[in-house]
Amino acid sequence: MRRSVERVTDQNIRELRSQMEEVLFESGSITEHLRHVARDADYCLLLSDATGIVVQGYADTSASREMAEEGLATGSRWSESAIGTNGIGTCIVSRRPVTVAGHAHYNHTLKGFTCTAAPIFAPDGSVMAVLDFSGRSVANSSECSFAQHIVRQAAQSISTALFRKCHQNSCIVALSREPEAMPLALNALVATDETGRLLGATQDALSFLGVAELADLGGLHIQDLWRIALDELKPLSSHNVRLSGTDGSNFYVTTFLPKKKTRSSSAPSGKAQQKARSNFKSEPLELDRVAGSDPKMRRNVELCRKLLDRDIPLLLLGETGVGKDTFARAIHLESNRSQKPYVAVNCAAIPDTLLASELFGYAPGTFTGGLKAGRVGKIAASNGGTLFLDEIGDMPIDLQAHLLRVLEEREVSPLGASAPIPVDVRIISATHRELPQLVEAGRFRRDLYYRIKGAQVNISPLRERSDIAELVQRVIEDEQGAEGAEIRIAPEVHDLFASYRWPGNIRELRNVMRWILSVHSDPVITLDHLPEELLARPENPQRGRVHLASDAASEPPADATLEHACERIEREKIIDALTVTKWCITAAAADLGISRATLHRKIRKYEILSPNQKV
Ligand SMILES: Nc1ncnc2c1ncn2[C@@H]1O[C@H](COP(=O)(O)OP(=O)(O)OP(=O)(O)O)[C@@H](O)[C@H]1O
Repeated sequence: MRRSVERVTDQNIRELRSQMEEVLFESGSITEHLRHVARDADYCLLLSDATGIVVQGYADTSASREMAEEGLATGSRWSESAIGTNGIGTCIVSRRPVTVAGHAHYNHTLKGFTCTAAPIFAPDGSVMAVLDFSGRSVANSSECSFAQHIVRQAAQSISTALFRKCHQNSCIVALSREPEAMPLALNALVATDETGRLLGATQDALSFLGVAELADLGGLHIQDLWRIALDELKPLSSHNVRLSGTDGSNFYVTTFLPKKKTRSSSAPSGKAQQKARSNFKSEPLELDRVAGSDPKMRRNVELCRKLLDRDIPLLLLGETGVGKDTFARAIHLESNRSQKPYVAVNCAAIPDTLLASELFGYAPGTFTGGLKAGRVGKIAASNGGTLFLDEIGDMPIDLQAHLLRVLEEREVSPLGASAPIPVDVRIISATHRELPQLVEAGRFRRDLYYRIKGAQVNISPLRERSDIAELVQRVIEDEQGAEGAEIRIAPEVHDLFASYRWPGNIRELRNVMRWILSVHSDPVITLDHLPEELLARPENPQRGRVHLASDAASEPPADATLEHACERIEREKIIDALTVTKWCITAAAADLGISRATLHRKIRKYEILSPNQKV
């Protein structure tokens, strides 16, 4: 198979580099060191993003520059889908270090190369970059294993540095099999809050604990793992405390306490630091913080609190990015199951063929190529706690029958197992789809629909929330961390936020704020700081929209019903208030006795145009 290596544009590279500023920053001194090694061996050193595009390539000898010209260079695209089996692309898919030598490359034009690549993990366990050492094909296996060793170590150190930075305000527990002279150099790290609740773990720590993925530790405490409270591990003098695992083997832990939190008054600290957070899930919020002060969301919280410890399945409905997972997590944290696992499964993100084994698990020896010891499914893993089934509308129909049995009989049958396992799980499901329509179309089982919908909670889209300003503030604090400077939002930005449609909801808001904080360091955010797309969107009536107030389409329908009559009167009142106050939103809102956000929503709803928007 011959296909030349694709190259993305310089503009793309710049954008990718700016998105990867944190990895580039953290990997700086390590790649500098590797560069010397690469130069001595006539190798190219490449750093790619999570999709396989090289954002930084080093070729420091004439031999390696030749290879760069053949494709091993900044901007080249090495995803498996683009070029078949290769070092970087295969490493991304397999999530582990790989060497692809000579003819093992799918693309014949690459058969002259040997490429060794290792993944750099984000603190949430996703692959965020790949480090690759590529040279001319060699027969010498010791050269290969040297390259493997050095690339793996480097990628691991960068992942650990990112993890430490992300969890700089948490307790870090370092794990080792032997008492370590330098626990700071360890890569097996677990982060906890001050009560010992697990917040994250590096890939090495997951292997150390024999756990497949971070989600499997969700909701657990240190005490659940080792029957010892964090307080007993806390003092700095407690280096190399010896503990015993459940299998009786000894290991050693050293605990590092977080730095004291301070609030700096200077401009935002390092952009790189803000970027780091962009890849991490934020810490769980309690229900009150999730709901903010929005009245509908507050009513949702009241309802959920009444049902908190009742065995009633909840169905959360809402557009993408409104915070369904965040809400479900908050319910779990407030319930009497909070000490037990919270396990989230996105039914749309897992291929249908894998979803059954993911949910129900499988018995030892069920699949060729499966784990020898079998696999505990997510349902059993959430025993005692909460199982969040996101995008349940996308669950294949045959699995729906299986899930229904779990709900009705409270036991799960792993694939290939002879006996079911009893489970006690609270199910919270979520979807952005219209389940009744799917039921009518025969794509969702009616009986399952009624089973999961013990109570239904509609999570409001962001454009309908009255507390956008509060959310903005929370997101800023989240993104900046404790060290962040005070940031103010100009009133016109609040106005624009209140009138924007936010199709991606809080996720989009978070991305917008992340972008602003990464690119600008001014203490006040004004319209000039906003991304162009936000200002130019047609949904945003503050700019660029050409529309006549007298346009028939914008008129509410005739007063056929009381509701329509009220709407017409409301619209007129608003136009009057805006005219009298010369479109000063604050004054008009005060005159009308409503908040500015509500006024903006109504202006949008009734498509009322300011004088300078009319043609
Ligand atoms: N109340 C909130 N305050 C601050 N950030 C929030 C809040 N709710 C959600 N977020 C943030 O918004 C983003 C999307 O949240 P989440 O994943 O919970 O949404 P979702 O509705 O489950 O999305 P999807 O439908 O795509 O699965 C996350 O980054 C989350 O941290």
